[in-house]
Amino acid sequence: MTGAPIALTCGEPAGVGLEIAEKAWLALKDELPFFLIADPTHLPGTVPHKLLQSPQEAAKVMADALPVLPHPFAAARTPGTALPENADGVVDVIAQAVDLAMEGEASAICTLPIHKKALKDGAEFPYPGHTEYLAALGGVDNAVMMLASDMLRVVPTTIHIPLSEVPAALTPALLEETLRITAKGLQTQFGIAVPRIAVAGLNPHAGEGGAMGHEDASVIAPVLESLRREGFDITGPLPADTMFHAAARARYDVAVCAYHDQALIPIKTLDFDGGVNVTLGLPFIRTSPDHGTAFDIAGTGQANPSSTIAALRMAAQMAQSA
Ligand SMILES: NC(=O)C1=CN([C@@H]2O[C@H](COP(=O)(O)OP(=O)(O)OC[C@H]3O[C@@H](n4cnc5c(N)ncnc54)[C@H](O)[C@@H]3O)[C@@H](O)[C@H]2O)C=CC1
Ligand SMILES: NCC(=O)COP(=O)(O)O
Repeated sequence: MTGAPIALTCGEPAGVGLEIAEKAWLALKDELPFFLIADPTHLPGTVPHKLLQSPQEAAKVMADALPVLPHPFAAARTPGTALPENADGVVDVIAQAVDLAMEGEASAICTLPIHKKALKDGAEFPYPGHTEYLAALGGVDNAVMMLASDMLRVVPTTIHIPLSEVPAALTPALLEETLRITAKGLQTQFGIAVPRIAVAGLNPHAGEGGAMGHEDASVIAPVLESLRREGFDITGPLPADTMFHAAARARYDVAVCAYHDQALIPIKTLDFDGGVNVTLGLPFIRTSPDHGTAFDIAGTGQANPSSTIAALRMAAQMAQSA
């Protein structure tokens, strides 16, 4: 095991994240070094853990115990119920991981799920999710959310906004920037020299020539045309309902979609256990499992760690090729 370890943030302690961190350690202890940033008193204790003074100690601890960089929280862990007192701790742990990644003490960050509303209520967290917070911490205007698995990669152009706001938010500038960041991310972080990008339309049947909406022709198509002239390999706007079956998926490396559910429903349906959320356009590597806090099963030991294991492996792979 070589190189700096990956920083795994605890996320919402009332969710399944800490249970999954322990299971991920069991699966990966002989494969890749990572350390969990968390309040040690929150740990379920299904595996041994060892407290670190600094991330460099993670590699030598890894084989015998889950390495934990302690970050005290205000209150205890209450599985299934987020406590507002712990919201600041959740936010601070993410910032700490980013600092470590920016300083080279962590090779990447992998984030366990946060509960967005709990952070809004408890810490007045002004961001809709990690993606936007990490962009701010990384000093970039925009970061792109991509969910990736062996079966499919998807990017939602607009992310956590109400559906009613999507048409106005889907501007040519946002779409163009999303496509540029996506193409660059696939080139530099996934080794795809000329990524084949399929772009979904916004409306049914991609607007059907204006019979079912105008944005496909008036907003999306001109951006694609202009990027094609620059040499981008882009198809679309495509009817979203027919672009995710197996034969269609074989024709592209990534599907860029208009809104959250258009992108995330297909990948979570195809590969909920293997999907990884990766943020493109940041000055550090960030991955995450594709699922949320799963309060309904928190504390029961039922949480499946596969997506987090895949996210840690993807982060390690990206760090190795960086
Ligand atoms: N990266 C992040 O921080 C993410 C955070 N969230 C947040 O999580 C919270 C809950 O979101 P939901 O929509 O309920 O989605 P969810 O993914 O937490 O749960 C949806 C369903 O999947 C199940 N599930 C989720 N992860 C599982 C696992 N590892 N093993 C077995 N079953 C699992 C749950 O038990 C539940 O039935 C929200 O606040 C949401 O914003 C959601 C997605 C990603
Ligand atoms: N639905 C995906 C999701 O909520 C992940 O968001 P983020 O916290 O990674 O920005």
